[in-house]
Amino acid sequence: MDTLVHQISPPNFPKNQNPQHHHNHHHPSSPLDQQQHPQDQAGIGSVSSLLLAMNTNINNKPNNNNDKRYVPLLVVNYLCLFVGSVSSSLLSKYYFNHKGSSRWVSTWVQCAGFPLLLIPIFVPYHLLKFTERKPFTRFTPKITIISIFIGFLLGINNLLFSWGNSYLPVSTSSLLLSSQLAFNLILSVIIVKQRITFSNLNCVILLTLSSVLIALGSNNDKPQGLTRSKYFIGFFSTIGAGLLFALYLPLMEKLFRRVYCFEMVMEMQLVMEIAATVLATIGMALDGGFSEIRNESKKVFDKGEKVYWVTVFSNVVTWQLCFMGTAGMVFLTSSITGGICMTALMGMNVLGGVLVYGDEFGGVKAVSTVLCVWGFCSYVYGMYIKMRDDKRNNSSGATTATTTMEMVNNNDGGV
Ligand SMILES: Nc1nc2[nH]cnc2c(=O)[nH]1
Repeated sequence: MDTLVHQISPPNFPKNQNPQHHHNHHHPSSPLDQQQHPQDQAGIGSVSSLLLAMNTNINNKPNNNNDKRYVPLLVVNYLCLFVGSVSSSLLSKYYFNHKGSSRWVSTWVQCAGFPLLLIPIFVPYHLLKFTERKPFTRFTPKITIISIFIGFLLGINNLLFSWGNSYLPVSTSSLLLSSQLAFNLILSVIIVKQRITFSNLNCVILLTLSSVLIALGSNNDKPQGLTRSKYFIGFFSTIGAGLLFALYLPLMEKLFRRVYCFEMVMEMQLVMEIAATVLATIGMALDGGFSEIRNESKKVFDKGEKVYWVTVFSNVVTWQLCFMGTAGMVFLTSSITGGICMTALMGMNVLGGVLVYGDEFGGVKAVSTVLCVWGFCSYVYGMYIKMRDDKRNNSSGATTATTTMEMVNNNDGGV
């Protein structure tokens, strides 16, 4: 434990610790060894260890200030994910409803908002003085290269996702994407040794059933000019996007084990989104995407050019909130919890469509919403129960790191 804490203690978490001291003890690759740590055999995930470390200052003394930052960060992150997911879904729908149809716009808006990440990177240090760590401290070339690689994966995912959505009826693409969470669980088991528990399996099954129902109840209209070959392109693009996204989350979890503070997660996110934007921009330039956008804004979009650009730029912001929230959730909890939180918002997106666009709310959508709420609430309840039990068990033992430790032990929702 002592070594582990020294390896991954976040110098910016406790304000009262000495970052210099920390530097001397850091071994960038060592967090990856956490899987062999005895804590894991005891069923405590390595993200747990990370958060345990967050809760313990450099002298390995309890530091109650640390968990004070964990919960607000988790809440703010989830709010970003919530607002980002619901509003990006509504704005994308607005774009398509008013004759927007460019695949390149849909791809580009998902990543081009990367400059917004400069806010969580620079504001805590320069304006709020929350942290003594200068942005990009110990951002090694290896971390940069891995982030660029994951960013390219994300860029390809965005492209496949937009390709699939543009070729297939909404019902078919949603149906195919409903497999994403199950893939996420399987790949988390393989890549980060996530334990399958009753709680996370139950939640994945319920949320998958819920998204299958959403898909069955959604629009079956074929996009114009859908030929057999386009159908197959759309089909395999969507399956590929689902698989890539399911791979992206545990890969990020693995990468984040090299990370000792939230700001660093945002820095990696910035590098990833820049890489994804470079990819999207090159593709766009080669495929005539820029003239397509100009044409669409002037002649095709039926609300006029001004509204077009407002829609596109608002969508850029909301997608960034969504991906930033997802990355933050993966760091603060685990990839499967991040995936669950993201998928559970699909129910919210359906309700958003009903409230904002007056979509009908039939029996299928009602059952789907119930399954979604049930799955998500039982997962959160599972985390709560385990947290309570652990608190009881621990109360006679260690005096350090109580609150965070319990949350941490439960980040996989195991019951
Ligand atoms: N594959 C995939 N890509 C996305 N991009 C934004 N949301 C998603 C999603 O749910 N799946």
